[in-house]
Amino acid sequence: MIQDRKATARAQAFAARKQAHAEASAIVPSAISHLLASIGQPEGRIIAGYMAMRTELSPLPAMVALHAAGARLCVPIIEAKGQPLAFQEWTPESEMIPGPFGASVPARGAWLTPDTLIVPLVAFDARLNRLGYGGGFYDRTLERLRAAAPTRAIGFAYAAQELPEVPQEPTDQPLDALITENGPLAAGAPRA
Ligand SMILES: Nc1nc2c(c(=O)[nH]1)N(C=O)[C@@H](CNc1ccc(C(=O)N[C@@H](CCC(=O)O)C(=O)O)cc1)CN2
Ligand SMILES: Nc1ncnc2c1ncn2[C@@H]1O[C@H](COP(=O)(O)OP(=O)(O)OP(=O)(O)O)[C@@H](O)[C@H]1O
Repeated sequence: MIQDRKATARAQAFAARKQAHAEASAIVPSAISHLLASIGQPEGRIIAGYMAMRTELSPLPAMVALHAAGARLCVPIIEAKGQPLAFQEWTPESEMIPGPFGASVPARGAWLTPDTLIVPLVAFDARLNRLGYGGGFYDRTLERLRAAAPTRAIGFAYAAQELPEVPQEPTDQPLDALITENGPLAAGAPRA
């Protein structure tokens, strides 16, 4: 069934991400500059980043640059299983404490609604489908944000995390863009 196919896809992409992460020092600067180019003018925007966990590609240098350029930054907070994520304001000076799921979270900070999200993932495909850890958190979050206002979701990953096809179900929310160390994924490619 779909959950088994997702689990297989997840295991495959995890191994590839681990390998890429071990070789990351050459990859990260170009991934960060492509990410900043994709986000565009930061001033007045509310941008969700994330605190990298496990072997995720870290957007932290981009978050620091976006903050310096006038954006407000926030990071995801799990409020409960089966619920959308909340987002708490982050600055480079924020005191961080361990969160319940391995990523650190700000000790305090305003609750924000992002217009742009840098989205972590385990695997992606050429159709901008994403696979996360299986909580459905970003799917629920993007569904809610997109219902209320235009929201841009930018996946951020090592190129090695691409799979030929990520198994999809109706609740999966696609990305608007996917950035790797090689730049944006297939800009303008058909999504049918
Ligand atoms: N850096 C980062 N922060 C993030 C996310 C993320 O993907 N990356 N999230 C994006 O959602 C949320 C954290 N989500 C998570 C969801 C599940 C597991 C996890 O360890 N799951 C277990 C299986 C749990 C179960 O099904 O019982 C596992 O994978 O072993 C970790 C984080 C919020 N913060
Ligand atoms: N909007 C939603 N409403 C109800 N269930 C949902 C919704 N979005 C996702 N789900 C359910 O959540 C479960 C996990 O989803 P999925 O495996 O796609 O998570 P993921 O994308 O890997 O994780 P994440 O988004 O947390 O990184 C699935 O059973 C899915 O059907």
